[in-house]
Amino acid sequence: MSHDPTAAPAIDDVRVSLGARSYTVRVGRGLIARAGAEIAPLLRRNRVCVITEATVAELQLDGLRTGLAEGGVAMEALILPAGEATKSWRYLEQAVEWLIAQKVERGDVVVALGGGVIGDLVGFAASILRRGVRFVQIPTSLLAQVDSSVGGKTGINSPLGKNLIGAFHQPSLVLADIDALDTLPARDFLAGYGEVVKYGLLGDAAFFDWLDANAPAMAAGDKALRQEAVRHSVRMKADIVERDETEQGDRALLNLGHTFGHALEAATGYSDRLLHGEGVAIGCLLAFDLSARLGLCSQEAPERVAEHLARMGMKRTLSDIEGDLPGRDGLIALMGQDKKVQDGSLRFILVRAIGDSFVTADVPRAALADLLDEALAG
Ligand SMILES: O=C(O)C(=O)C[C@@H](O)[C@H](O)[C@H](O)COP(=O)(O)O
Repeated sequence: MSHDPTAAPAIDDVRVSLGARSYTVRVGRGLIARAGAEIAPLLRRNRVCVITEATVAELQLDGLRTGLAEGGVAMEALILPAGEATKSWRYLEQAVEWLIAQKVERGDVVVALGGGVIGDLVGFAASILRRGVRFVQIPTSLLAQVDSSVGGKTGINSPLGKNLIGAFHQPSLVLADIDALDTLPARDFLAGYGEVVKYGLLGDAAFFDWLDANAPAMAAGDKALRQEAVRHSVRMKADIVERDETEQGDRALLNLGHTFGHALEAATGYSDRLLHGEGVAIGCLLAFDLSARLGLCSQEAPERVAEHLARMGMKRTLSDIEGDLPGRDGLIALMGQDKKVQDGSLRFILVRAIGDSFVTADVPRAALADLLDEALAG
């Protein structure tokens, strides 16, 4: 078969099958440039309201406007500040009031253009506006493409904990444009990679091996590898979400590393000291260390994870976080706000091996305390 070098690269479609709430995640290059053609079939009238943040607006908003216009779709845009602090009551109110002022109707579609902060905030705004309007996710960060844009968890943070206010509200379409990753600073790419490697760690040892071999080239910019990593991650997430949309059971596995990670994000004030994906990577390694400490997995497993994170140049220990952290009891208190807490007991995602995770409440406090004491001592 002859190969046409000018042909557009293929788009991978991952279907998330949830009955009436099913949708497609399109993964590939050039999706923002043809957003109008992609979104138009969802519209009753040829207009969308886009919410984004300042950094992404500078890089992607003109391209989206042109891409929408080429498909005959007009847009209005609201630009919020960049950063995790935007996932708050204040900006939720601003977003919802702006959508109301724009006279967004129940039949309209709202577009979230940005990373996880924007996707979570806008999805939540869409879920409560007129008791629910449809929304499209256009994730521009690696983290949002592989994780937060898929599965319908939307929400904002409380000063007492991460994502404590929110709703399950599935998007109607996700456009994961691999070209958008070109503009990501290296730190943000690696933070997003924390969520990619999580999939291998929680349920797919072969994917972890593939990442071990290919992730350095992927981080260096190989687009085919990036597309394959995003496609595979989204497929894994879709499989879990299809089994357990509202986290009554298996979906909690996607929370590997998050019990620790969310506590660390709260401890660092949701600031630039620690990005979400960095907290997840550190949290995954702590979960592996705890599992080894409890005799659930071999000591080689956390060692292999630590080596991989180190080779990728990622933060992996508490000493990689700048500034002071609360002590062990402070961190355990922050973990007490985790949404997996049941009957007052913390529940953790632990592992039997790389690619074999499970949910348990059976973690003696002394083991947790020893782990954190050691981790805090560096
Ligand atoms: O989609 C899920 O389910 C996840 O747990 C994925 C996580 O990576 C993501 O960060 C999620 O937003 C965390 O959810 P939370 O319920 O622990 O706030």
